Amino acid sequence: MAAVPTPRTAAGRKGLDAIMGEPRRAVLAFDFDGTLAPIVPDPDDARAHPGAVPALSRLAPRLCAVAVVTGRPAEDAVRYAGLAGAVGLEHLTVLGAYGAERWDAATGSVTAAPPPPGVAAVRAELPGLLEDSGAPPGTRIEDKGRAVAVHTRRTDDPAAALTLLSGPLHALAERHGLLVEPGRMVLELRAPGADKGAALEAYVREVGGGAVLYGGDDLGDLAAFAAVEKLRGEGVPGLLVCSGGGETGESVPEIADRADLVVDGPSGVVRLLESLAGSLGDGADGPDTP
Ligand SMILES: O=P(O)(O)OC[C@H]1O[C@H](O[C@H]2O[C@H](CO)[C@@H](O)[C@H](O)[C@H]2O)[C@H](O)[C@@H](O)[C@@H]1O
Repeated sequence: MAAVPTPRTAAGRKGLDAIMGEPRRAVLAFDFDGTLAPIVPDPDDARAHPGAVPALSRLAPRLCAVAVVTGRPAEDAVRYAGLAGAVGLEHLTVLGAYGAERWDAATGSVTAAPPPPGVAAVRAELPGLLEDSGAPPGTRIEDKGRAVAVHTRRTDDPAAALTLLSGPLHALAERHGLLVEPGRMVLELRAPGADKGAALEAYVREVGGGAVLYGGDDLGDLAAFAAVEKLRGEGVPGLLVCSGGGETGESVPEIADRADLVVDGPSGVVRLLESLAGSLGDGADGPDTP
């Protein structure tokens, strides 16, 4: 059994000690794309790493709660990760669309905030705007229902395409009361009022978590990192995990620099989960059994 890696910060070591010491008080939450799922060229092709759900299934019965916190629509994350009906994950929650949507395994249903105004207008104007802006071949629109994203990963120069489109997309978002959420080779136009930090903080409080681990890879996860830091300030130990590099070789420095522990992409996240599951034990003879 692989040893659980040691966080590089004192706060992270305290967070990990709290999780290992009292797992039934611990909340583990993870981003989806780039963290539980490898980054792939087409967003529709994203799937959880084959080891991710089995590892979460082993861990979850030992914990207070497990959640996925994602910019994806909640239903997409459930489908792409294969979460519905997963053994051991009967109480898992997916906080989707940056917290505007929620899926609970216990009910199998989604609750969602009202659809944001402005998205329909952006959806209608976007193809013309991309053409007028000289968007290169390979630029892709992802319709997320309550948001619209523009991906450049499949263009010849994804970073240059993002730079080219950034100004026009910001102007379009502003005209319709939306914000631009930047990510890995993507700019998403979505409604303000939700973020992963508020979603995670509310969830930890709701389930009465006494320690928290959050794993993420992208700028949208910074708000969740800030929520863990806020909870730490209130005496709830926390561990911040960056899913870095990995299969794409990409790392988001803002996340890597702020994390207590950097692992090697979704494969590294799975190895971390497996080491935690191995250390906590799978059965009634585990370390936290009275
Ligand atoms: O919050 P997340 O679960 O990490 O979702 C963030 C965005 O992820 C997706 O885009 C990213 O993954 C794609 C598939 O691997 C990749 O092609 C793209 O370059 C990445 O930016 C998703 O398409 C977005 O809608 C999510 O908001």
